[in-house]
Amino acid sequence: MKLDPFYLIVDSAAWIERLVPLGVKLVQLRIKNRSDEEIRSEIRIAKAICAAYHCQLIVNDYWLLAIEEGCDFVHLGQEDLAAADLAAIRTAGLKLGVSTHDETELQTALAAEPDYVALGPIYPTILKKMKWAPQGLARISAWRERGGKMPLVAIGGLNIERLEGVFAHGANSAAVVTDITLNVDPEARTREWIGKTRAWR
Ligand SMILES: Cc1ncc(COP(=O)(O)OP(=O)(O)O)c(N)n1
Ligand SMILES: Cc1nc(C(=O)O)sc1CCOP(=O)(O)O
Ligand SMILES: [Mg+2]
Repeated sequence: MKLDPFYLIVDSAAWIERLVPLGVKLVQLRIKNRSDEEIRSEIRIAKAICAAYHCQLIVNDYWLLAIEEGCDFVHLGQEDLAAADLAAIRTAGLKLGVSTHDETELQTALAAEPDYVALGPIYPTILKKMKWAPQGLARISAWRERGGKMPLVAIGGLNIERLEGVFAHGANSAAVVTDITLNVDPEARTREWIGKTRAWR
């Protein structure tokens, strides 16, 4: 499976409606602290927009809602994975991405036979408090060796200026939140990301 090198992560269907039509081909809906019914509604809207623009939608955390809403890709962290019904996810035909932050988590992730592994935070992130120090670029190369051909997503503190480094060290895709959503011009920054990642598409 080939992942688009530009992996946008946003917290609402409204962001998806705003940015996906610009040419984004891989987007994660990552919503926290909302009711299941609100999240279901957001998934439904996001799915329709992504279908219209041929963009791969990945639902974060809410694997059961993703199954119920007919989505085809979920992202789970380690705690999410431990609580999830992996067999149900697979039986429903969904693809799976898994977060990793250390060697033990990588082993757990690989044992689940995911469709990609994410490594983070590569650089410091302001989005969420994390208990792991920044991994640095060399760690991407280590994960590439350990994971073989497994698609590898780099995440955490990424911006346009850091892309060369993450791809040169073996990442297949670069995930981003705040470099776009907190930018003064998110649309322009999205276009920059699409252009800058073209070489790895
Ligand atoms: C592509 C990607 N990588 C890592 C994460 C983080 O997942 P998780 O550790 O479950 O933390 P939350 O995002 O759920 O707070 C991700 N969402 N996407
Ligand atoms: C959601 C998330 N997960 C991470 C991990 O390391 O697992 S880092 C991260 C935040 C990414 O946001 P930004 O691009 O703004 O740094
Ligand atoms: Mg999670």
